[in-house]
Amino acid sequence: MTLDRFYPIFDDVNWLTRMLPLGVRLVQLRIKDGPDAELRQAVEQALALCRSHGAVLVVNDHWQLAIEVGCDWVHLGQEDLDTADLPAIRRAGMRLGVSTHDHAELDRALSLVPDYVALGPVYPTILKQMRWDQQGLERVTKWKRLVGSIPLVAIGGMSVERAAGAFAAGADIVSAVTDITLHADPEARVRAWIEATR
Ligand SMILES: Cc1ncc(COP(=O)(O)OP(=O)(O)O)c(N)n1
Ligand SMILES: Cc1nc(C(=O)O)sc1CCOP(=O)(O)O
Ligand SMILES: [Mg+2]
Repeated sequence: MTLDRFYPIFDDVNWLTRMLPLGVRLVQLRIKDGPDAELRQAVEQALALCRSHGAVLVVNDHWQLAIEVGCDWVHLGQEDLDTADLPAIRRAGMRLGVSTHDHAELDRALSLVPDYVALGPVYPTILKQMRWDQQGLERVTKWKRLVGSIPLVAIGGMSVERAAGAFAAGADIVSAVTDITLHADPEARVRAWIEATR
């Protein structure tokens, strides 16, 4: 399966309702907290929306819920990996994306034979506090050499304007949050992303 090169991340299903009709084909639902029932409802709605638009849904963190709901993809960071039941994820037939920020994390990720590897933050991000400085485009190139044919996702401070540089450096996919969600016209921004990445 070839993943789309544009990979937006949203924290609410309403964003998916707005953006999927524009042609988004790969999207992550990243809800960091909230009541279990609301979370389940959000994942169920997101999956139904993505399937009706022919898009791939990646569920962040909540691997158990993703299995229960019948999702196809989950994204896990290094701390998530400490507690995730990877055999159960694989038995469920789910695909796995893994975050990496340094060589030790990349070695661990590669040992799991992930379906994509994410590297970040390529540029400074305002979404969350991180203990890593910006990785830079040279690091993207280094990562691509190390991951080989596994799709490489560039994340962190990415924008429409920065996407071409990340692709040229070796990223296969570019992921973004605030470049869209904080934009004055998020729909126009997503259209610009799609134009820049297809
Ligand atoms: C595509 C992508 N890359 C990285 C992350 C970050 O995952 P993680 O390190 O587990 O942090 P949280 O997003 O869970 O706060 C991601 N979600 N997606
Ligand atoms: C969720 C996330 N993970 C990162 C990592 O480096 O693992 S950077 C990041 C935030 C991305 O948001 P924005 O596009 O607004 O910078
Ligand atoms: Mg996580």
